[in-house]
Amino acid sequence: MGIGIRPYTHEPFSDFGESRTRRAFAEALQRETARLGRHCPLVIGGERIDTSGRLVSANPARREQVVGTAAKADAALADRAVEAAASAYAQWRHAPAEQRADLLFKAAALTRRRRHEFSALLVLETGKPWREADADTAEAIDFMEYYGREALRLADGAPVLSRPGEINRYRYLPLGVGIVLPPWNFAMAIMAGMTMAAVGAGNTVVLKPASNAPVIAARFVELLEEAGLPPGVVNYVPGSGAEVGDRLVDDPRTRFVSFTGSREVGLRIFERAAKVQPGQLWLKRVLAELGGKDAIVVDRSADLELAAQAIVASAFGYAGQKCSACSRAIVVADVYDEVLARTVKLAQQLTVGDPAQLGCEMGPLIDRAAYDKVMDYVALGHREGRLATGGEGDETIGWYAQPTIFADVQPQARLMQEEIFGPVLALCRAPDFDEALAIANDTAYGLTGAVISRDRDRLEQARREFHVGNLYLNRGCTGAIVGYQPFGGFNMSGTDAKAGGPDYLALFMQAQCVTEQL
Ligand SMILES: NC(=O)c1ccc[n+]([C@@H]2O[C@H](COP(=O)([O-])OP(=O)(O)OC[C@H]3O[C@@H](n4cnc5c(N)ncnc54)[C@H](O)[C@@H]3O)[C@@H](O)[C@H]2O)c1
Ligand SMILES: N[C@@H](CCC=O)C(=O)O
Repeated sequence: MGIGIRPYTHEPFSDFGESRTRRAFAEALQRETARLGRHCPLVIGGERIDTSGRLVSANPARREQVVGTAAKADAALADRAVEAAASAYAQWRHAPAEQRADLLFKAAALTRRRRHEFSALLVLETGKPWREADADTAEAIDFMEYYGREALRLADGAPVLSRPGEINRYRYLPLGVGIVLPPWNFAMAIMAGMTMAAVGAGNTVVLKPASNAPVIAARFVELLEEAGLPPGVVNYVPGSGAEVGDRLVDDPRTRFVSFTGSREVGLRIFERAAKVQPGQLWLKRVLAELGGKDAIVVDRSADLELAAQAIVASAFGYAGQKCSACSRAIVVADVYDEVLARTVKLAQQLTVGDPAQLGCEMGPLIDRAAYDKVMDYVALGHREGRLATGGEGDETIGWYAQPTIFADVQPQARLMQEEIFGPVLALCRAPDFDEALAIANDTAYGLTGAVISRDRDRLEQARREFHVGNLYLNRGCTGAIVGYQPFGGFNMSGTDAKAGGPDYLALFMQAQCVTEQL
């Protein structure tokens, strides 16, 4: 570790119990509201470029309110962005680890200083309640602090053996030009984390932000410039997935693609990137972190109130719009009715409304497509289960859906198999704990899962048999913290890159072994 760099610890969350913090956040919201409607041009090679096409980013809580617009790139501008990234790579690849790490630390410090500004923008652009928005910004800071330290740790390579008469050295080199494709649901944390991991490892990137959250990404690129980012190292190119996304992924100059998003788009990218294009010199590396169908399993020995709290927080936090969200609760028969009753009671106590209000515990869905999808699953739920609470939507002002629970859903029902990405929870009765674990494992995904039990044998069995990338015992299944719970899933949940963990940065590097004969 470099001199003067203190060990990593995660960023504390803001305490909204303090009146000063509440006031500061409310003022930040007012300032961001006054800035609504701003336009974000592309940033290619440090140059601002406007286009005639527009992405309109609307507040999901007030569908008529335009948060901002972003210029929309076309194929020619996508090509130009890759060119700019390739040109910047000629220098950035040689930037010493200290320089790269310093950029990340500086960007983290600037984000910390402007923390409520970014969180307020997240409230407006992505409909996050205060606490969730604050955690999103804190996680972005964490990613930069953590990856900066990782860049320094990997700077000296790794030890290898040398026999008499030879010296072996093993070091990590960057990959080249990468395409960064983040989702909208952690529009600050995941966008910044994916971008800065790639950059911290010595690569240059084209960042195509999610079309629902281009404004926060533009603000972050401005902050990077303030932190000293050289032109062309991060190129900001909003645009359509089908046109610009495919073009960037297919470009033979692309060395890697870092994608976080849906299984459908991830598989498309995985397949396209596997095709070697004319003139391409390498096999592209793809990091694809995809969806989940995450379950909380409740054992008969469980603290039932803890179980209900964990289920409700994990199912309805950010309206279920987390890859880690609990969308299945699998409860052993002995305690099923009690867990259902407690879970319904807690869900009915949630305050649903405009996330700009401090008291809001659950805000809207991100857009019309998400709203329609959730309402379709609610209709399906009536056929596949018994409605226990919720089930109504209201799209008059924003894209609101009630916290919804369907009871008595069968393991093979679509409600138990497909990612909904909304506040819809399926409860399933299992005859015993063995069967509950088998049901939990029986989907195409394997991202997060939790077990609530007081029985040590059951917890140990879950460690052995619950096949998920992030397993939680006696707590909910959301809320991984950078550096503490490296995050990523198995099976169709993706390539298990483990963001925020000790193996992540090396995925943006290639290892070289140099042997000198003496
Ligand atoms: N595993 C994880 O760590 C993780 C984290 C957050 C979200 N997710 C998943 O993300 C999904 C929600 O996010 P989303 O709706 O933004 O996902 P999405 O797949 O629709 O989009 C993800 C990104 O890919 C871009 N894109 C779309 N089509 C493309 C194409 N053809 N080529 C290249 N890029 C393209 C989008 O613009 C966006 O930036 C959920 O499935 C959720 O589970 C996973
Ligand atoms: N890392 C987040 C989920 C990210 C996906 O949406 C969590 O642990 O809840």
